[in-house]
Amino acid sequence: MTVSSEPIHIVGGGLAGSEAAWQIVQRGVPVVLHEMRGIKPTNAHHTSDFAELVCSNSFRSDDWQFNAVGLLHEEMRRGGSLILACADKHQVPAGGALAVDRDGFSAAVTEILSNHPLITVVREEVTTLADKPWDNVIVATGPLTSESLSQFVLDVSGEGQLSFFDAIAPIIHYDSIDMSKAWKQSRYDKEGPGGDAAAYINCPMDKDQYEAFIDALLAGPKAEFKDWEHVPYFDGCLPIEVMAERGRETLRYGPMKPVGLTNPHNPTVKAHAIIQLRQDNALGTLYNMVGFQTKLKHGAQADVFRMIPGLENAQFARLGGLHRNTFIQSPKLLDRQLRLKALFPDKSVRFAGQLTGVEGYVESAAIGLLAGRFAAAQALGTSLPAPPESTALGALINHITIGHLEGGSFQPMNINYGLLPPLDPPKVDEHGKKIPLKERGRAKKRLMSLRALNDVQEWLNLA
Ligand SMILES: Cc1cc2nc3c(=O)[nH]c(=O)nc-3n(C[C@H](O)[C@H](O)[C@H](O)COP(=O)(O)OP(=O)(O)OC[C@H]3O[C@@H](n4cnc5c(N)ncnc54)[C@H](O)[C@@H]3O)c2cc1C
Repeated sequence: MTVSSEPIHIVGGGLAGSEAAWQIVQRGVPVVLHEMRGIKPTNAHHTSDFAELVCSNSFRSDDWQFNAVGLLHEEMRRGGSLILACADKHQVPAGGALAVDRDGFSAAVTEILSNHPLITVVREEVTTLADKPWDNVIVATGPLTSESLSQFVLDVSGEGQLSFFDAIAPIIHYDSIDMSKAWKQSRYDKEGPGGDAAAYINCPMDKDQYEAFIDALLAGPKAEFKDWEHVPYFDGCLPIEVMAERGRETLRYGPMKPVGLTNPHNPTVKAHAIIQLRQDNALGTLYNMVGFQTKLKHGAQADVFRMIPGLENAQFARLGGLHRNTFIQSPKLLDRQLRLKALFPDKSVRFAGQLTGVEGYVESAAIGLLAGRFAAAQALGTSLPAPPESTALGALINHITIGHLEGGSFQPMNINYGLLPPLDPPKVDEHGKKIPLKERGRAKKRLMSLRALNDVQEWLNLA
């Protein structure tokens, strides 16, 4: 491979684009950063600063030992992340979370990138890559990618549509489901393509439980859409509350229908309603609630869904929601270097940020860090493998490239421990002291975090 002295072009100066630019120039490779704000606004940003936080000012938990996003923070800090460095510098008190003064944070990112001798900032809307002679590009235009560029991506990817609208159902950690109440079985014991006739987890409800659940669903606070998020509902992905509003029995004839299933814990009693959960990742550590897309506010979701027998102690890897989004079908379209397969090897067009199907500020910046390092390695004539799947960074790449189930629908997700290969919960601590049963789940997270930090260091030493 030849060493290129050409700059790497980055389209979009958000969380991902800013981090990618920083990682590239740290390796001595020049960058041209194209950002349309200043010329053309989006519906959510208010400034023309780089890395503007469009909503909350929180980067969520900063606890690397017991929280997956805290672990991702730590891995990124060790990788010299600009986003984390500016967040640390502009931190505001927020308990165990890393929250920032949003203006100070974005101003700091903007100042550093704008004044860097290897970075040229161009304020423009990039509408296509077809007429550009660039051979090393990162597209990091986010959930609000401008329409003309979306159209270009549609054209080159050959996909029928970019997913502009999320209707997402909650995802639950398998090991928090009470299998003494739930059971595995497919409806009518129908075998799937892999020959598995017990692909779903089923949670039964009696009549009283169902009625109480419907009451809670109807009474729960719902998120309101902003005007620009106005989207029509399609009957195939109606929020469950909207279905419940159409009639108290609607859910029993829809996603909660109790037919073709027998509860082995209570075989002679027919359930009044049944909630099904479907395996969500290849590791089998996460399950999604089938047909349970919802616009219940996040705080209310845990309370309402824990009314379901078997889910009383459910831990949610992702809560449900409905919002406008733009993301590509990364598992089909990208390789593990985050390159668009359709254009490679003529051009290296990488994608980064929320557009790849990760969710959240930190995750978007993390994919920017990876795309930046991959692109820089290419420009320098070297190669860099993806980080190991045991790290939070590697788990994110896995999620967007190979980690989902064949044929399943690919949906954006925050980082969580369910995306990392599991470990058995430890029975004793490092001093040989027995760990009480109820603390073993926490101890397992710490072990997974320690493993991740060890493995990420080995990977960081490569670049
Ligand atoms: C309304 C809303 C609220 C959100 N709230 C949160 C939250 O509270 N917490 C959280 O963790 N995540 C939140 N997210 C999700 C997500 O984490 C953020 O959107 C995050 O900013 C994504 O980072 P990004 O770099 O992929 O995209 P962005 O940060 O949006 O950056 C993309 C950049 O590309 C630019 N751009 C777009 N098209 C073009 C073009 N054609 N040419 C040149 N430039 C272009 C945009 O102006 C923008 O600066 C929210 C998303 C939305 C839409």
